[in-house]
Amino acid sequence: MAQLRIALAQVNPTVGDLDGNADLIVDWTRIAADSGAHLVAFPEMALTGYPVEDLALRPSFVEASRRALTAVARRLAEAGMGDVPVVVGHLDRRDGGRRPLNAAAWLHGGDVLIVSAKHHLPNYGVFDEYRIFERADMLPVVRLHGVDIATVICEDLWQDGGPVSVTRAAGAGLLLAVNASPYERDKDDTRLDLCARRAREAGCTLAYVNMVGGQDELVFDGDSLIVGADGAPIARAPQFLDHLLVTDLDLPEATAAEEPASVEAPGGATFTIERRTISAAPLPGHAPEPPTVAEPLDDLAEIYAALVVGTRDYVRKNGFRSVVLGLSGGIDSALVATIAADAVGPENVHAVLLPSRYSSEGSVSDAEELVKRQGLHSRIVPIARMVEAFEAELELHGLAAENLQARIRANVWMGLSNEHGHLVLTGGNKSELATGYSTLYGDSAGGFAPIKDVFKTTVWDLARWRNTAVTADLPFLHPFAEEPVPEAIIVKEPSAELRPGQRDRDSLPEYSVLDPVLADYVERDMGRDALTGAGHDPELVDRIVRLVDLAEYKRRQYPPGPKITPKNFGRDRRLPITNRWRERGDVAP
Ligand SMILES: Nc1ncnc2c1ncn2[C@@H]1O[C@H](COP(=O)(O)OP(=O)(O)OC[C@H]2O[C@@H]([n+]3cccc(C(=O)O)c3)[C@H](O)[C@@H]2O)[C@@H](O)[C@H]1O
Ligand SMILES: Nc1ncnc2c1ncn2[C@@H]1O[C@H](COP(=O)(O)OP(=O)(O)OP(=O)(O)O)[C@@H](O)[C@H]1O
Ligand SMILES: NC(=O)CC[C@H](N)C(=O)O
Repeated sequence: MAQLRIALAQVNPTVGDLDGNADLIVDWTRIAADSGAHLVAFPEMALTGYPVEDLALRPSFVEASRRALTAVARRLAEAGMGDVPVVVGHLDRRDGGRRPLNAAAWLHGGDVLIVSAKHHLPNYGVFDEYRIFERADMLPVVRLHGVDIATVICEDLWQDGGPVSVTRAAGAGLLLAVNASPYERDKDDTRLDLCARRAREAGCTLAYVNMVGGQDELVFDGDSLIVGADGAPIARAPQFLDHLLVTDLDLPEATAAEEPASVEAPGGATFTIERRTISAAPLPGHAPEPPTVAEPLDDLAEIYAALVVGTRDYVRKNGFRSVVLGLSGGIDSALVATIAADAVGPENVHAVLLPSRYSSEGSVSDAEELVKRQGLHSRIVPIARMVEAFEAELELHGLAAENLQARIRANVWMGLSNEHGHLVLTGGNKSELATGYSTLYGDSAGGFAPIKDVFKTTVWDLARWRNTAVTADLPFLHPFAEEPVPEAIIVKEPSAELRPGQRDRDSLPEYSVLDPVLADYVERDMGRDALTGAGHDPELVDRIVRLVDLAEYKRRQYPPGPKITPKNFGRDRRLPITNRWRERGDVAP
């Protein structure tokens, strides 16, 4: 057995920032080298950021990634770290290849030692990798201090018949997987089970390094981990934090010489096994340190963390320092304000209170109480006179007049955004987006929508959770002196306050009834028969399905926001806007 100290660098790259990401790789390799690591691994496409989407189709970007890779290898050596092998994901191409490769390279001694690429290209949900990448059929096996280490890339763990299935035959003593696996509810448990199963299949220890941070609608939660050959957890990194997971592993020394050269996987693909040996100085004997095993966050904590990290990184990576939002005294904007305060600091959150002639008294006083508790900037801009001035020139009635108020509010926060450079946060939740319960170019306007993938019932749960969260355990939360969301906001009846006495439940079913139907229809794609078969009231199903179907055009125009469910309104769910299909009962299969 050989004892290797492995460092998994759970880092937060930015898509397209090759220089910044290269610095990240050099900086974290320095920390890993200082901690005595024999091998450092970075996530899938850490050098380019992930996902690069159609940037991959631009030859100039592919070439820049290739140049950046060789430059990083050289920089590491020049900085005295050439003897520490580094595994890093990047964008590459094969000579004469039709499309680029989602690749991973071993860097050592100032050079690129070997480049492999992903075999299984995910093409479902938020992923589109068939569109941009070419698949590869090679498993790299690198001998380091006598241990054969195989590397695979993300989806290759999730599908059968890929390089993982030939890892045992290749005689690997460690399987290293580099990943960019976006967060969704409960995925941490799925990944742990998957890694355990694949470690048993490969017959060796498996080290899994994941990305952290937000990229448009995706949030990467880290949660890097190591499991033994029996699938038992050995080490685990905290979720949603930049982290270097350094672990001492006892690994079997290789016995096989150079065989086999290729292996047929179940399912028919043949993988060539490409081997390299790193001649490294004898292992420095350091006393093994106990592994770090972080506790996964509970459900509400991880959802909230995903919303904060997604919002923080969207704001920061797009060059904003501050945000503006309409604060109505309702629960949605209260939760968005709180997420924003956690994400960018209360001193960078600008709340605008925009009472109209129909606003309740609590609308302003509850919003003011939240502003005080959280230390936000705020101003009151009454809209009644603006509405009157508009109506003096253009007479509007009923719904048109109601929506005018929402649109005038949107003009105010877009004006403040233009004037002061704040990003506008939009407050709609998933129940509203599903049913179209928002005004186009009104409350649905803005730049980023932190809770667009959160059902209304979960909005309340999150507000309650945040009020009792122990911020000392969660470093991404702001330490408010008081509960940040006033109880009066949590318990009040939801209302758009666009006409006297308006309540959400005059237009929509109670959220406790609505949300389970929406989850089944939107997230599980159940048709009408399946929905009624699952026990939902047929009349209610018809009403809700109709609302959802008719609101597709609104969702297409909605700002992006962090995905936290298996199916978000965004890249996960792509439906035609122009669409005459309506769910009806008794349709033969
Ligand atoms: N297929 C299509 N493709 C493109 N555009 C399409 C379209 N169908 C309609 N449209 C356009 O959309 C317009 C209708 O949409 P829109 O103007 O939004 O108006 P609409 O959906 O009719 O009304 C907004 C609803 O949301 C409620 N709301 C508003 C604001 C806040 C809240 C809250 O929860 O607090 C609730 C409000 O009470 C009302 O029930 C049409 O006049 C037309 O211009
Ligand atoms: N009086 C107001 N002042 C400032 N912003 C407002 C006002 N009324 C509505 N808005 C904006 O429009 C958005 C939509 O209103 P909506 O009523 O759906 O949300 P909410 O008031 O936050 O929550 P709830 O739906 O629980 O009442 C709000 O989140 C807020 O950004
Ligand atoms: N980058 C990838 O290949 C991600 C796909 C994988 N199924 C995941 O979500 O973890």
